[in-house]
Amino acid sequence: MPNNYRPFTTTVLGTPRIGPNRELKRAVEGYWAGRVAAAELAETAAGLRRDTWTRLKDNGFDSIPVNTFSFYDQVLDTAVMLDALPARVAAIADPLDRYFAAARGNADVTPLEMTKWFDTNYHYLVPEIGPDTVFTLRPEKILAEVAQAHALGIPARPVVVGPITFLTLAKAVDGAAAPITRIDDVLPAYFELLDHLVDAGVEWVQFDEPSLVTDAINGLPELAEAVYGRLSAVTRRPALLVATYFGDPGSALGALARTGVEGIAVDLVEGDVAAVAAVPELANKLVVAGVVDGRNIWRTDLDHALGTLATLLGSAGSLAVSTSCSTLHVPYSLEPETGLDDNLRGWLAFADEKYTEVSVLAKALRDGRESRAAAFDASRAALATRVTDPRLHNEEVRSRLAAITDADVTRGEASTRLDRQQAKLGLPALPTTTIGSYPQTSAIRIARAALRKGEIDEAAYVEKMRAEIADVIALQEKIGLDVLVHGEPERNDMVQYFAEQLDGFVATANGWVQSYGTRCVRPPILYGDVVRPQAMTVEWISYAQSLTGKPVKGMLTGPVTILAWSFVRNDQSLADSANQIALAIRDETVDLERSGAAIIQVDEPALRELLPLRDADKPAYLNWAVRAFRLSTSGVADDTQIHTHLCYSEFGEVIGAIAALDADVTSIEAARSKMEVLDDLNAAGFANGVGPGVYDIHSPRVPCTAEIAESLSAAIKAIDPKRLWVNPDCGLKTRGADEVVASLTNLVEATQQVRAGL
Ligand SMILES: Nc1nc2c(c(=O)[nH]1)N[C@@H](CNc1ccc(C(=O)N[C@@H](CCC(=O)N[C@@H](CCC(=O)N[C@@H](CCC(=O)O)C(=O)O)C(=O)O)C(=O)O)cc1)CN2
Ligand code: MET
Ligand SMILES: [Zn+2]
Repeated sequence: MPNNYRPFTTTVLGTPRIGPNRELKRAVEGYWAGRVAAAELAETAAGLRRDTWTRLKDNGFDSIPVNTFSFYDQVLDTAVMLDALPARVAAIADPLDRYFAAARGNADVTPLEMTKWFDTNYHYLVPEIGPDTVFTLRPEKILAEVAQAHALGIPARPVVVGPITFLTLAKAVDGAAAPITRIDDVLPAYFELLDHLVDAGVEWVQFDEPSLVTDAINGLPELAEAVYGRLSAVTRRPALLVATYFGDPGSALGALARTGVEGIAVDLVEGDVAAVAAVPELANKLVVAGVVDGRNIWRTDLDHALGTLATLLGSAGSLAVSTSCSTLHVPYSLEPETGLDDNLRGWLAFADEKYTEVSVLAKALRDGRESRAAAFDASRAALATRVTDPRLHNEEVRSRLAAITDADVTRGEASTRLDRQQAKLGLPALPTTTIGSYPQTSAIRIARAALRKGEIDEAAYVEKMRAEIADVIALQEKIGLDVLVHGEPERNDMVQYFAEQLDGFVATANGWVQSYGTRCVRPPILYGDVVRPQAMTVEWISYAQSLTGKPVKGMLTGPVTILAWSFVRNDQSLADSANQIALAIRDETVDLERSGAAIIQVDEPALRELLPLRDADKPAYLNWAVRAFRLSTSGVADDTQIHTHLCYSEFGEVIGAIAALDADVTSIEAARSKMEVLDDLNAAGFANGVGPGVYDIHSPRVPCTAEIAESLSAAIKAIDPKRLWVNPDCGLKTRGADEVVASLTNLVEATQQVRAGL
């Protein structure tokens, strides 16, 4: 039992860390390039932490998360804390260089795998647990951040990924048993950490356990009770806060409450307050009530949130106001967003605005709503305009959707389609292609920034992008690829680009959110009904096609991915929003077809990402997601070839849905999983074209011809070569030009070798 702790009232579970103007991105990338020294990087990091903590303190927060800063990823940080990095990086002497090698690889070392953090667009690095992995506490980072915070007078609450979540997210390597079987081996390191934190003067520590809102493994509630029973039995320790978020912990909540932990954080945006109020064991706990949405950008309905808090007053021992999860997933501040109209601006809250909301709610809980009447009035007035704003209700779109029938989501018989398409396209066996983007060079980005600042005009910009397209077409012809792409130079991002052209979306000026490492995205905001005022891609694709006799793929992003990578309105179902986007994409495919495109790719890399965390909710999601994709792709004739592309995930659970998309050709990430996905596709009865990625594009490594030929030979064993395509794992936008030329040259050469043996 901790001998001395006080409950707190006002907090947040975590914060963004990339910097309000992406300072950390620039510093880390500068360090990698040798432009920034380690000491300068450390100074930038310390400054960002100090600014974040100070802001929270100024908002009256009486418990402030620390150790939520990271140079790359908090799961990787936890692996470092447990000394559980793979042996292949162990020889790298400098700790920072070792860390970055584990994160992104180098010429000699492949990095850890990267995958999605629950149902978000944030990616974490997957810890590898082998039979010989030994866990040893390395508390240096966490203690250093605590010391920095204490020196600044910050009431620091260190945050770590808890043992259950760490192990359920890790993967077994080299024949090891499932990582979760190592729980008894990992706990001593956590025990030792608790002891260090007492020495450091820490009052509360937060263990993040979002795995408790999933069905990742059987028996999670029982495991939680056993593990936190043991952790809370440690005699010398700070008070323990276990944070569940991204959903409802279900019976894990009661299980945690039966242990000796002092606090439990619950997500009351995703979860159900009545279920929390019904747990009697919470009567002696601090309940950290996540009533302000940590991962979406809508302004909080303060009346509703205060009502939720009031529901808990009778059942919780004490109550703190918080966000539902870390604000890592939202931009820093609305302040730079000067281009928004007043209505829209009034509906939004980014991280800074959320801190104000948390603080207002905590004070209203203490002193009564009247004590903060102005804030409540402002919230009410702003949200009232959402009900009446005509942009949220477009009758034309709504009646069009209401009239959709099964015929609108169904194409002709697949094998007939493929025959007609082949008659039109006349492709060789094992057609070679790429996924869409070519390197987004800094020249391209600088041109776009110059257009934005008015330094060049639209015509000059279009000229530059056309020159890029011409280069990319010429390059592909030279390398000898069969199906070409235009390279996507004109796109800042595969989702934002479309959102900027669709009514119902608004893009932000500076709303950067970390996607992985130093890579950021600016998720657009889907606030209204979606309308496509005009064709979005046809001119670029037609131009590219005019330069070559080979087919150029039309290139679109699918409705599920546009939805997944946007901040989405919360006043209607996701399915309704997906279908509205699907209609816009459908109209675009029809326009592309009319302009002469024979192949159109509709990317759905986020299909897996929105999969609900609870098994019971999965079938309904997959049903509407597949239907939205099919709505977007069923408007074209049978001899137009529809491709789709999927990446960044474990496909096992969605393999049936991938087959149900009924794309003519599916390119799918496969290199890192050694083509295993092909057997799964066969088992799901998938009989259309498939392009398993033959090399990993997330690493600067150039694959040699023999290696690609080997991947292809493996693929041919699983798939009839008549259906097989050859392509990389994903788009090439993050790669350098030289790597791309070398890799694709080898890809074409390997294909020629394998074709000769058919
Ligand atoms: N939304 C989304 N989510 C996704 C993916 C994706 O492609 N999009 N892919 C996966 C994640 N992979 C990703 C891969 C790359 C980047 C990426 O490269 N991001 C870029 C920003 C891309 C962008 O928006 N670029 C803009 C703005 C570029 C910019 O920073 N411009 C400078 C000025 C130009 C310069 O000096 O370079 C500025 O505004 O200050 C553009 O090209 O116009 C970055 O972090 O650097 C992000 C995610 C899964 N989730
Ligand atoms: C994250 S999937 C990327 C697909 C897109 N067409 C590209 O090549 O960049
Ligand atoms: Zn991809």
